[in-house]
Amino acid sequence: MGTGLFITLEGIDGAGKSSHLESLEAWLRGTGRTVVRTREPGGTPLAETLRELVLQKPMDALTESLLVFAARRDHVTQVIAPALARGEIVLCDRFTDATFAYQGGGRGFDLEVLQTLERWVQAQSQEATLLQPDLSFWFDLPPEVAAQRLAAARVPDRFESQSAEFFRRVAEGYAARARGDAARFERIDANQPRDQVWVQVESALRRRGIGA
Ligand SMILES: Nc1ncnc2c1ncn2[C@@H]1O[C@H](COP(=O)(O)OP(=O)(O)OP(=O)(O)O)[C@@H](O)[C@H]1O
Ligand SMILES: Cc1cn([C@H]2C[C@H](O)[C@@H](COP(=O)(O)O)O2)c(=O)[nH]c1=O
Repeated sequence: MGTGLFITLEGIDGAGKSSHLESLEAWLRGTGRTVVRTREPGGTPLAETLRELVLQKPMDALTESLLVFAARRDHVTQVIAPALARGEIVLCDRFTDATFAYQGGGRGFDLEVLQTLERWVQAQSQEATLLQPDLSFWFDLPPEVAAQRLAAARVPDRFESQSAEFFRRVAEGYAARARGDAARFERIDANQPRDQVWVQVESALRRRGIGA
């Protein structure tokens, strides 16, 4: 792998990730780096097709997990790894933390199976290491506030229409991932006005020497 930088945005539905993606992309481009902005599930034609299925069709938790990891495999091999090898910044709306939070936390699916799939999909050739983000922003917002924001915003998909209890489990899934890899995560208090949320994102970037 080259000297690229892999940045992900995570959080429950409605936490405000997408609202900050554009500013974040522009800020990173302003540092003179090439930025590949992408998302999961998705990011390639095949993965976008799988995304439609995952977001719209009823299925059990194992099927859901296999589909998001299948989409991820295509995304990693076609887009993420090549961009990082070219030394670019990959800015991705969700990655594997979302699988542990939604399928593991929300659906209650077996975390050991998810870890196995993670190893299969993110193993880097001839290396023992797994491809992981360098930096993950976790937009942390109480589920009831996220639900209010979403109710005013759009027609819900399969995940967005889940119960408050489901999103509490997803949020706990994110908290567990953040505890397990504290150096990678930046927790953002998303229960703030947009400009205050952005201030937290920008100061985390500067603190980590990105764009300094
Ligand atoms: N800080 C904020 N204060 C109030 N409303 C906000 C804030 N940030 C975003 N919103 C609004 O909340 C809604 C959800 O935001 P957004 O789509 O960015 O969330 P998201 O995390 O990307 O959700 P999803 O993962 O479901 O796509 C939008 O209507 C957006 O305008
Ligand atoms: C990567 C990933 C995503 N999900 C869920 C989380 C969201 O509800 C949707 C994606 O929608 P967004 O508006 O683009 O955030 O998919 C999931 O359940 N598992 C995953 O691995």
